Amino acid sequence: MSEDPLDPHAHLDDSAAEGALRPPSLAEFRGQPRVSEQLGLVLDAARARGQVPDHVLLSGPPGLGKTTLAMIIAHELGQPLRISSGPAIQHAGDLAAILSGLTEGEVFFLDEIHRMSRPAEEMLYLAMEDFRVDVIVGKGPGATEIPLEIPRFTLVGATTRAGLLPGPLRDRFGFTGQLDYYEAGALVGIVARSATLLQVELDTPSAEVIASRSRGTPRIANRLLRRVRDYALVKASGRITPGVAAAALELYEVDELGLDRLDRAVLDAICVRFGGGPVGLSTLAMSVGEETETVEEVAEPYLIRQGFLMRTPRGRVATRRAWNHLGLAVPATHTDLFSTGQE
Ligand SMILES: Nc1ncnc2c1ncn2[C@@H]1O[C@H](COP(=O)(O)OP(=O)(O)OP(=O)(O)O)[C@@H](O)[C@H]1O
Repeated sequence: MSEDPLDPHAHLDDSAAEGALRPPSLAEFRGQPRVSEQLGLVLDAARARGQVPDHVLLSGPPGLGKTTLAMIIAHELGQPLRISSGPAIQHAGDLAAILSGLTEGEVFFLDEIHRMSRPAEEMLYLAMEDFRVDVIVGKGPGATEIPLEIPRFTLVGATTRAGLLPGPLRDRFGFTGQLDYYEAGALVGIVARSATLLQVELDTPSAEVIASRSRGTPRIANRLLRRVRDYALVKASGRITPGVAAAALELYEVDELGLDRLDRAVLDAICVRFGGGPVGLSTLAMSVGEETETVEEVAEPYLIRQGFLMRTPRGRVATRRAWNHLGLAVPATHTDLFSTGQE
C-alpha cells in the first residue's frame, strides 16, 4: 500500500487517528445530505417495523465515507459489524463461513464488492434474497448441495464503481447511496470537528485553506490537517494561520485546487507526452508509473469533475484548462479539437 500522505487509498498514516475521527452517528456525519437523509429513513423505518433493513450499496471514490457509513448503520441499529472485502473472498466457502457465523440482524460490510470471485458472488445472491446458502459437500458426480439457513443480516456493499457490479447483484440492494465529492462548506465543518477532536486550535480561514485543497474528500482533509498541525508545530510554534496552512500544503505538493503530484503527473503526461491525447488508460497509467485502477478511480474522477480532462471513446483528452493549469500554451491543434464542440 502506498505511503503517499495524499493518497486517498492510504489508510496507514495515523490510522488510529483516522478511526478516532470517524463520526459515530448520522447526526454527526456531515455532507452528503441526500444520501444521509435517505439512509436515515431506511434505518428509521426498519427500526419502527422491528425488522432488519434492506441491503445497502454505497458507491463513490475512495475516502468519501463508505466505511464510516457502514459503521454508522451498525451503530444506529445497535448491531455488531462484520467487515470483509471482495478480494479477501475468493472462494464461495470463505463467504459461506462468514455468513453462517453472523448473528441475527448483524451488519456485514463488504468493501470492494466488485472484486469478489464469481462463485462467491452467486452465493451472495441467494444469501441476500433468501438468507440461505447452498454448501457443496463432496466432489465430482457424488457432490451434493446442502441448503443452509443463515441469520437475517444487512449487507452493506461498498464499491468505487457501481457500474462494474453485475445487474443481478445491484438489483438485490434495496437502497443505493451514491457518494459524491464534498462541498467546501461541509469539508470546513469536518476539518473543524477533527481539529477539536485532535485538540488543535484552528480558525475558520485556516480550515478553509485545508478544505479547499482536499479534493472534496474527508480522508484527505483529515490527513492534510495532521500535516498542517505538524508543520505548525515545527515551523510556527504550533500556531496555525491561513499562511502557515498554505505553506505546509505547498510543501506537500498540494496546489491551490487540491491537485496533488499524481493529478499533475497525469495532466502533464497527457498534455506534454501525448500531445493532449487521446491516450488510452493503460498507456497513461504506465507513463505515470501507477496502476490503471489508481489512475481511473483516484485521479480521473476529480480531474474530470474539475474540467481538466475528458474520457472519449478514443482515450483520455486534456482540456484547455489542463494546459492553462500547468502554465502551458494550448497547441493550435487542440484549440481546433475543442472548437468543434467537444469541450
Ligand atoms: N461525512 C463525514 N464526516 C466526517 N468525517 C468523515 C466523513 N466521511 C468520511 N470521514 C472521515 O474520512 C475518513 C475516510 O472515510 P472512510 O474510511 O469511511 O472512507 P471510504 O469511502 O470507506 O474509503 P475507502 O473506500 O478508501 O475505504 C474517515 O476516517 C472519517 O473520519
